[in-house]
Amino acid sequence: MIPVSGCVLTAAQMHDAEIASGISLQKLMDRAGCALAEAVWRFGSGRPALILCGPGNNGGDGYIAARLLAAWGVDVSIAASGFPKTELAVAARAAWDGLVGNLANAQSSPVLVDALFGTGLTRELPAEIAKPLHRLANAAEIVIAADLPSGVGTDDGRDYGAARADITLAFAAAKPAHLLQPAASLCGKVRIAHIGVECVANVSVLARPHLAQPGPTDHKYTRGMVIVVGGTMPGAAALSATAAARSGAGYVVGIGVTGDLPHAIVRRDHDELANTLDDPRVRAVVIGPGLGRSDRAREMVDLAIASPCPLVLDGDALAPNVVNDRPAPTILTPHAGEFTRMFGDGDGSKLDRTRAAADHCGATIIFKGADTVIASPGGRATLCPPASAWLSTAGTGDVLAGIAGAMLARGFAPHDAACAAVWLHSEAARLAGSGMIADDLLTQLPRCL
Ligand SMILES: NC(=O)C1=CN([C@@H]2O[C@H](COP(=O)(O)OP(=O)(O)OC[C@H]3O[C@@H](n4cnc5c(N)ncnc54)[C@H](OP(=O)(O)O)[C@@H]3O)[C@@H](O)[C@H]2O)[C@@H](O)CC1
Ligand SMILES: [K+]
Repeated sequence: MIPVSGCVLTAAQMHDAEIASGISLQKLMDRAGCALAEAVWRFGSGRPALILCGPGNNGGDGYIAARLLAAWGVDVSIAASGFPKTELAVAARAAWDGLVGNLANAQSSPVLVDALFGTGLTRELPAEIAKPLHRLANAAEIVIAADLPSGVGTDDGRDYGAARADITLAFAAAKPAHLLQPAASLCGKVRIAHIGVECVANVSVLARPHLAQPGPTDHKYTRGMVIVVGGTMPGAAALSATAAARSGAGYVVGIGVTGDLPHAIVRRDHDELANTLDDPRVRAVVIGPGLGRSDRAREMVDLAIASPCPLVLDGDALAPNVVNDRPAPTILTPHAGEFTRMFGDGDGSKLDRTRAAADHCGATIIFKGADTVIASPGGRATLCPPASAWLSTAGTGDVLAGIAGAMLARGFAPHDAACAAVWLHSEAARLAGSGMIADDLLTQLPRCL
């Protein structure tokens, strides 16, 4: 059992991977049931457990876990929503020699195991299931979900009436629902149980980046020169510039950035932007934080886009059709409002929308939020486990843009740069703790490198 990591598979991809594994479904269900029993043993600390079993293979996992837990001496009972409908679940229920109660009048227990529905859920939970599920979950001390909390959309993270779990044990691989809101919040802590199915996908969970330390031959330019362009709100660009410097850029130039800045950051005027962009040593440009929407601001955005420099576009620089297959590495960092302004409401999940937008504009997109999604043209995407909720404060987006600039400047490809930036940002927030403000991220960033 490991923290959420690795590939992210849709329900259909998971099904294909099960078949491709060449391992019998019976064996896979035995392994899933065993992993579930171990989780209940570990997190439930031997307290009495009630296992809710549904009609499909998710329910089958529940019956198998119940049999093992009973053999290990746990006081375990089962309540089912109906008879099993799959061959495997029928066999798993037949192997359970205890009683099977009715979900509607099940008695609560300190440990509740939710094995009603997993990847096979297709619609809203009916009231006759949702009502007892919520009643029993509210009365339990701990709720452990098998694969997914019953009542979330596996692929889009929609809430179809699920009860909140404290622990969700995902079998074989994470699914989008473990990382997309609102489902992610209903999962509690997500753990993966590897059951021997090899998973390959172009969507994965954000991982700690490999950030090499500077070597003996490095100097300020090899470590990366970043330009940050300021505007009407100088504090925002100051946060970006300082974040770029604190996340390892060798040389940071603030163009039109005024106010409190570390002495290490070089200041130049706005009218030096064009000349500076011609400097072949520039490895990344960050424009947008606190820029404003004046004509002059727009001209500067156009200059930056027309340059051959790797580019991070944030805040005021984000507009519909602002970039279109720009040849140099490009990262856009919209929050939900900016994303909708740029790409419309769109259909599908946040993952689908971000991937479509990345394909549309030919750039890497960090679609920020409580379930940040990073996507690049061609379908590669990364889903991010929830970061500190204290990040929802002014200026944190400016810091992220600056870190992304530093990651491009150190030579990462755009998708890797975006992932590294989001990871550093969330790690700095974790270290900054409760009540943090954007400036605190700057203090913590060096500890994350
Ligand atoms: N990953 C792996 O390698 C392995 C995965 N395994 C496990 O298999 C699980 C997937 O199993 P699954 O495909 O049988 O689907 P599952 O979620 O049990 O439910 C389907 C049933 O629910 C019904 N139904 C759907 N929605 C409903 C609703 N709202 N309200 C009421 N009913 C609803 C649906 O009925 P229908 O839509 O056909 O009317 C059907 O009868 C997976 O999550 C994991 O736990 C392991 O066992 C083996 C290795
Ligand atoms: K479940």
